[in-house]
Amino acid sequence: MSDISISQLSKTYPGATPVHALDNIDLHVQAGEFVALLGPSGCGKSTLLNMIAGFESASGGSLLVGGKPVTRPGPERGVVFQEAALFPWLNVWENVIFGPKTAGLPKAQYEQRAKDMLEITGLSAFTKALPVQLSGGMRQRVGIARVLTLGSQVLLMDEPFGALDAQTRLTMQELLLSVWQNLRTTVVFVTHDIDEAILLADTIYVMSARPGRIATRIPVPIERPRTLDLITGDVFNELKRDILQKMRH
Ligand SMILES: Nc1ncnc2c1ncn2[C@@H]1O[C@H](COP(=O)(O)OP(=O)(O)OP(=O)(O)O)[C@@H](O)[C@H]1O
Repeated sequence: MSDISISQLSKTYPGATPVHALDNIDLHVQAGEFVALLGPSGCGKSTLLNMIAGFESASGGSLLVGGKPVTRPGPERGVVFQEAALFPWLNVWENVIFGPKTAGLPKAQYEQRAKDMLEITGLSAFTKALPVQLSGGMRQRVGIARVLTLGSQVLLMDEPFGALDAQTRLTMQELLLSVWQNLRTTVVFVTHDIDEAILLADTIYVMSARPGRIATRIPVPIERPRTLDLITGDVFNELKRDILQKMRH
């Protein structure tokens, strides 16, 4: 398990009109912690996630994962986007083992792990299905199973349930809670949705825009294991009111 240590990180996208997307970000995510990045559109949530993933480089500051500077993408940092980018011509099993197989890892090891991850994501009966035969929620499950099979130390999720209908979204949140409860991977989860952030995270970082900054850090004082029932509870509502107020300022 890896921690993430970010100090004075900034990002300006170059161009005719440069965009100062992130300014002086300080953030420490402990190994095994579940962190949500919450904020309005354009505040730099995806930029920050993409920098941790190694897709974008920093304009200043430092970014360490497991004590090492991030210079490029790597299998120890698995990314799940809003749409799982599955290979349409490969079935679920082939999609899930594609990464470790291509990397030349020992077959016995990744096949067992793939089986386990398909089991905990509820996909064991669908290993032969092609992506086109699956619902959006199931395709996202494949995306999650694939990253977990890689054995990533850090899971980076950019609005992974943003394109799903409300009911499927709740099911997926429950699934992620139970998967995380088992594996305790370090997670950075980007969302617009306050309910989702409270339900899932240990700590919420609210970001503000232009340039993107961490406006406030909010620990979530709700015990685990968590279930969807807590969405209607008093502690939840109080915290939600508090976050809404902070976001308005
Ligand atoms: N490749 C890029 N080139 C130039 N500007 C960019 C690029 N990517 C993002 N931006 C700009 O950087 C700022 C932050 O964008 P980013 O996508 O990180 O925000 P976000 O909080 O994830 O937004 P959303 O919630 O809408 O996805 C925005 O002003 C955006 O237009």
